[in-house]
Amino acid sequence: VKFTVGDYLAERLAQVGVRHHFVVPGDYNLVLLDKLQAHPDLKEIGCANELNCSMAAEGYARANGVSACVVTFSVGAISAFNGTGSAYSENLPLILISGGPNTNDASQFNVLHHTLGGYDNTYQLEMAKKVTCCAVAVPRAADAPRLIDRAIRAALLAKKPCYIEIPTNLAGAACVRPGPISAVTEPVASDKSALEAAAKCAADYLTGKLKPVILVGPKLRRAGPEAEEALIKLADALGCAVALQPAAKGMFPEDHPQFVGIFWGQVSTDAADSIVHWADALICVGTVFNDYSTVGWTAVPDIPLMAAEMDHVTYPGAHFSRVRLAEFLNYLATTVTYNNSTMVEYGRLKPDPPQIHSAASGDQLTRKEISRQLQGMLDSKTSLFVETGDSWFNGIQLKLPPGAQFEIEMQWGHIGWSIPAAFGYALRYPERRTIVLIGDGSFQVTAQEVAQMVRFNLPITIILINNRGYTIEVEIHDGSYNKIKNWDYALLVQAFNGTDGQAKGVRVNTAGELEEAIRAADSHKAGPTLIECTIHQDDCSKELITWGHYVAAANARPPRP
Ligand SMILES: C/C(NCc1cnc(C)nc1N)=C(/S)[C@H](O)COP(=O)(O)OP(=O)(O)O
Ligand SMILES: [Mg+2]
Repeated sequence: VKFTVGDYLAERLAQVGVRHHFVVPGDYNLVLLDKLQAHPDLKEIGCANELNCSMAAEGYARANGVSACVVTFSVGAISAFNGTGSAYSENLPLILISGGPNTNDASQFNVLHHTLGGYDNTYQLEMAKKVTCCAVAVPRAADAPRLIDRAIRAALLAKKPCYIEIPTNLAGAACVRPGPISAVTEPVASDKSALEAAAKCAADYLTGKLKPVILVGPKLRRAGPEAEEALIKLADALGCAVALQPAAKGMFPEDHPQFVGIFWGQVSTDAADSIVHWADALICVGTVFNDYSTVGWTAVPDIPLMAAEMDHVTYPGAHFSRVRLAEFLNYLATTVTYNNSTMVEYGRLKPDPPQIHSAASGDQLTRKEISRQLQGMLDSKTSLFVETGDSWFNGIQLKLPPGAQFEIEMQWGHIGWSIPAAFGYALRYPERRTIVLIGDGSFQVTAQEVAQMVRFNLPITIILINNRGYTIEVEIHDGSYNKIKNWDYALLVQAFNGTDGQAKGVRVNTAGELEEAIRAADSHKAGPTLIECTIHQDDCSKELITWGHYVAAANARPPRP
């Protein structure tokens, strides 16, 4: 049997660890889909549309480390660019693959369907270059091995998406078999002298400092599980307080004695805000200081920082390239001097845990009561997805038990991300209990993918907070545009069952009804459960109101003269 370009791509995807590839078919990619489907290690996962397909691949990459999304030219890929943008901003190697025009058409000036209707169909590759770390279009079968290997390697090393365009008449064209996969996957080790110099610089940075704190950001996890383990080693060696940025929640154990809370300016948790502002040395690990994580630039640390990134380390007045994060943190753990002064201070500052009262069974449901009951659902097997909206603030306030996972998309912040992303994630981790906390507005963007949860019998629990509109936007800047048409969400998911599905949908208005619905969801394993929680439209977290005020102020800064 002829070995083809499509077979080459399938083999490479399987060799780098892809086991499910997310697809929407189109006549530019059908032969390619046949080749991928034929690979024994790849399972084809159809999605309802290319936005959801790319977001499902984004969520899969969070669990699997790498993912593949296969779409048709132009009408498919341009929607998939959105989930690809999410993967870019969230540092995930999503491999975006698009079918493309027949290689004879360009020179014959043929106008093709699905395109903009001109003769130049290179626009998609040009667009892809902007949302990936490497974008290639295969011109001839002979070029396929070089270009496919280059794009996949670039994505794996940079933890960014890549783009591979396969013309519709090349997917089935004869191609050589791939060489050793190590040529694609071999990581780049730290430069030894840069590593030692960076560690020496750390010692200088910490010398004379009385109150060091470690601040963890979302890029820690993207540097691999070995980086998360190395961070714990460094924390244990230093003995100092460890605070997390909101998008890093779950990347350091919250039951660790040195965990002091989520540092998020005025909406921080525990004693994180006061400890970070009390510090005289800040070891930033994979941090992202954007307008949302700094509460509209009101929570930017005001001391010189040491910043350890995925492949470089910076200090006031120094920069060291090619220093890999895990190796750096492990090395530092062997050289730092123990200094737990910030933990002594934390002992003084630690606030009493908030008194959370359970509502009476018949009480109208409130955001607080939902959070209290959601807290009770979390355990070592839980993976909680929190969607853009007040769900961010409700999720951040929860305590993660050991082993519980937390997923958030705070850099890209695309409402609706959590439904397809949780679907992709749960395919990779069927043994975990995936829960989604999402608002009504977000749910309306990508609701179709609940049907895939039904199709693959995934017992995902969706807690939908129906507060009748775009409340986060109301708090930032209100207007008629923040109102939306209400749906019967509980009924909708039952419509996804068709004749053979096992989705359950229920609307709850009181604390007692929510308890009942959660109990039922706990034992419903044959498919997803959506629990629509109706709360008052002004029932939002005080943190959202504070945060929204400062973000609105940041948006409103007048143009520089
Ligand atoms: C419209 C928008 N953001 C703007 C926006 C618009 N379009 C996309 C794709 N992503 C976005 N974040 C946001 S956060 C809504 O308040 C979400 O509403 P909902 O899901 O209902 O949550 P809350 O009620 O808690 O706010
Ligand atoms: Mg809402």
